[in-house]
Amino acid sequence: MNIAEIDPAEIDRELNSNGYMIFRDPEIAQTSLQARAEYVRCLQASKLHATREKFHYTTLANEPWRKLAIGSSNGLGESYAQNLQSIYFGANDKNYPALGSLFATMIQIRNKLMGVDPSFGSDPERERFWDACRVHHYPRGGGFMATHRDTHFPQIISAQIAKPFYQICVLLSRKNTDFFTGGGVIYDGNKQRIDLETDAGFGALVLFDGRTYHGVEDVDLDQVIDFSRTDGRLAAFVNLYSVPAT
Ligand SMILES: O=C(O)CCC(=O)C(=O)O
Ligand SMILES: [Fe+2]
Repeated sequence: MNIAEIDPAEIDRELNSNGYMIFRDPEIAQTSLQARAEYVRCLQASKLHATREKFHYTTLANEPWRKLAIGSSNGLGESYAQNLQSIYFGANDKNYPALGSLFATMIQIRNKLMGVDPSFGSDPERERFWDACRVHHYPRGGGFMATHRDTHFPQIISAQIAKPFYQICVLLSRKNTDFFTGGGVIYDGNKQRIDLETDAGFGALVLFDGRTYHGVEDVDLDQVIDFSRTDGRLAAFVNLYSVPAT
C-alpha cells in the first residue's frame, strides 16, 4: 500500500458516508501470513497474565505481554463485555519482524490520517502516547466482544492533541478455516451489518472511526474454550494509549 498516495480528505469523505473502509493490499496480505506465524510462536512461548494484572509499556521492549481480556464491563469509557486474549508487542521487537513491519505500516497510515508526524507514538516520554501494538485473539468456544463504539480514545486524543481518532485493524485469521461461526462485524452508515470476515478477509486492512458500531460475534460455541489453541479469530491493532502519569 503506497502510504504517500493516501488522501486523508478522500478517506474522511468515505468514512462520513459509509462508516468504514476495507483495503486489500498484496504486500500487507503477505506480511500478515508471516505475522500470524510469529504470533503463534509467541503465543506458545508466553505466559498468560490475568485481565487486571498491570504491565508497563516499557517492558514490551524486552518481552511481549500476553493477557486475558475477560469481563462484563471491560473497556475504557463505555463499558462492553468481552472474552479474548491479547498479546502486546514492542513496536520494534526484533524477535517479531513481520509483526513489526505490519504494525509500522498501520501506524504510518493512522498518523497520515490524523495529520501528525509519521513517527508519532514512537517517543512516549515526549508525546505522552505510546503505540499499543497488539493482536486480539478470540478463541473458539466463546471468544467475543459486545457491539460498541470506540469513545474513550477519541476523547483522550482530542483533549490532548486535538486530532481525530481512526481505528485500524488487519485481520489475521480465516473464517471457515481458523474458525467457523461469528467473528468481526461492523454496522455501516445505513446500519447494515457487515461481516468483516467475509467482506474483508485474511490480511485485509479495515478502517473506521469513533462513530462506527462494531464488535466480534461469538466464535464457535460448539467448541470448549481453550486459550492455548492457536486457531480462532485474530486481528492486529495499533492504538495510541496515554502514558500513565507517574
Ligand atoms: O478485536 C476486534 O476486532 C475489535 C476490537 C475492538 O473493537 C476494540 O478493542 O475496541
Ligand atoms: Fe472497538
